[in-house]
Amino acid sequence: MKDIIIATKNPGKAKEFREFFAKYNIKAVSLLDLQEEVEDIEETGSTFEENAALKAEGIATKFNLPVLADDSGLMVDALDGRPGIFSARYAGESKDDQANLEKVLSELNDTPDNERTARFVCVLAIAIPGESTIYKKGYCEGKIAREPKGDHGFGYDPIFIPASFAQTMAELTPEKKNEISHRSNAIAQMENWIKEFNR
Ligand SMILES: O=P(O)(O)OP(=O)(O)OP(=O)(O)OC[C@H]1O[C@@H](n2cnc3c(O)ncnc32)[C@H](O)[C@@H]1O
Ligand SMILES: [Mg+2]
Repeated sequence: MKDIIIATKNPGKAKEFREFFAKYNIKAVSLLDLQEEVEDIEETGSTFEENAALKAEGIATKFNLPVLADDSGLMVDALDGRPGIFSARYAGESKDDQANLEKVLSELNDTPDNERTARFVCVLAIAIPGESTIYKKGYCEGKIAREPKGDHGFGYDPIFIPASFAQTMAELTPEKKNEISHRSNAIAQMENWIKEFNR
């Protein structure tokens, strides 16, 4: 079984990548699984692509190995696309999922149901030492609920109702989320790359 390094410290993402890659018989190793403490990479870019590349290329250079990074977030139409690239720190540096989703809910207090449309975005960057970085982008369309529900998933899942569902993403089973999510969408576009990697 081959290993791939995922340049993330988010345990929710790490779990989803483990599940996706297990199907290809690849072990997804996150920065949380390494013995040594890896310094945080500052996400100073102004797009998901730039931030994903900063993470993937930073870690690929450090280990001289292929590395996959994920930069993702929630874009709410009524908030002009916020929290967007600032999703992880929307309510402050502590990266508190509960505080972040409560901030979105309170900003949408006066927004009627038909104007609560939103989408999750996931950009994957694959950095291979000496090669140019590859990008894949996935979306998941939906709308913002009135209150948080469900305990699966992570981040904004308890307030995000995917299109054609009545429950929030956090009420769906992890298997169901992995069928429809922005992340699975982006990974599906990586299939050819994964097959090459696995050779
Ligand atoms: O940078 P890394 O170490 O990967 O971890 P992070 O949590 O900081 O990740 P991002 O910078 O990409 O920020 C993405 C934020 O968007 C949210 N998010 C991304 N994917 C999500 C998902 O599948 N479900 C719910 N929220 C999600 C979540 O709150 C994340 O903290
Ligand atoms: Mg981050």
